[in-house]
Amino acid sequence: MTGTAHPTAPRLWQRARLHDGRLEFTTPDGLEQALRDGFFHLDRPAGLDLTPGDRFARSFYLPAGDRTHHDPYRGFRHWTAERLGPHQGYYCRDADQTEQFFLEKRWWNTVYPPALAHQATAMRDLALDVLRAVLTHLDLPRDLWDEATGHALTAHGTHTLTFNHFRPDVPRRGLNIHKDSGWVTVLRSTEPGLEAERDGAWHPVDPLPGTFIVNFGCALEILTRATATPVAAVAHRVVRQPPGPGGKPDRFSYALFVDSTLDDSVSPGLFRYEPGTGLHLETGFGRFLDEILHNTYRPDGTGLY
Ligand SMILES: O=C(O)CCC(=O)C(=O)O
Ligand SMILES: [Fe+2]
Repeated sequence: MTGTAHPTAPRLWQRARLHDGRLEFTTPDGLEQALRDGFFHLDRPAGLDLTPGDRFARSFYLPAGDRTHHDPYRGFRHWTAERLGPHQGYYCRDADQTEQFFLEKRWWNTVYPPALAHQATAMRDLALDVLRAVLTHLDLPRDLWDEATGHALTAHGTHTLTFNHFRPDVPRRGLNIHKDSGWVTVLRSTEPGLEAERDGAWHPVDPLPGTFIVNFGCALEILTRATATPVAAVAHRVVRQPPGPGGKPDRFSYALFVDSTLDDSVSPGLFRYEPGTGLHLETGFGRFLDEILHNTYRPDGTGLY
């Protein structure tokens, strides 16, 4: 060996499929590795049609057509937080390349085209199946699941489908370093650019055809930190997207986020579980979410906690 620095080989991440409500990984220690990495690739279920989401991701920011050329997937900039409530609707970020569209499930049938509302529901059902399958493997009694997860598995949960359009003509970060706030995220992307932090270094997480990327978020990390089965929330970012050669479409992604309820009368917030003494409240969830979102999109700082 000469000691010359070799470019490190790309890391291989874990891959699983859901079968009868269980996660089946392609390697024997896949689950343990995925809990340490904070994410894994998940085979897309047959029959889950991504056409509406992919179309919305490429269109929501474009001006609406006129009466004769109406396209129901365009013209969404006027759906703003003033109309829809906190953290909802169209956002154009100043310090990042992203313009985004956030929508919680109570609005899906009103705002999204019907085929997209259908896809959002299918992605939410998949995300809840993944969360249930992960909880099965944790050091956490089943009778505490609902309380421990801020009722995320029920209709009280905050279930949001968010779109990212990366504007290549904006010379900024792609998407700042952050951890997703909640339990699990089911992410659709088709282009490289995502990077995950592991062992103090940034590693590419390139999309694998036929799969979603599932991220574990802060709520799961906080809950399990003191247990025999700690789960990492992955710190991740998207690198700046250069203007492509003529005709190359812009990078897009979209993600279904499963978060705790925001209703204080249903749950006071995020808990840590300690075997022996049970659940201990760590923080209210509304304030935690406000801070992580605020810090993610600031010009300086990061969306970590
Ligand atoms: O665009 C990506 O690949 C990641 C997006 C992301 O991290 C997010 O929306 O939270
Ligand atoms: Fe994220």
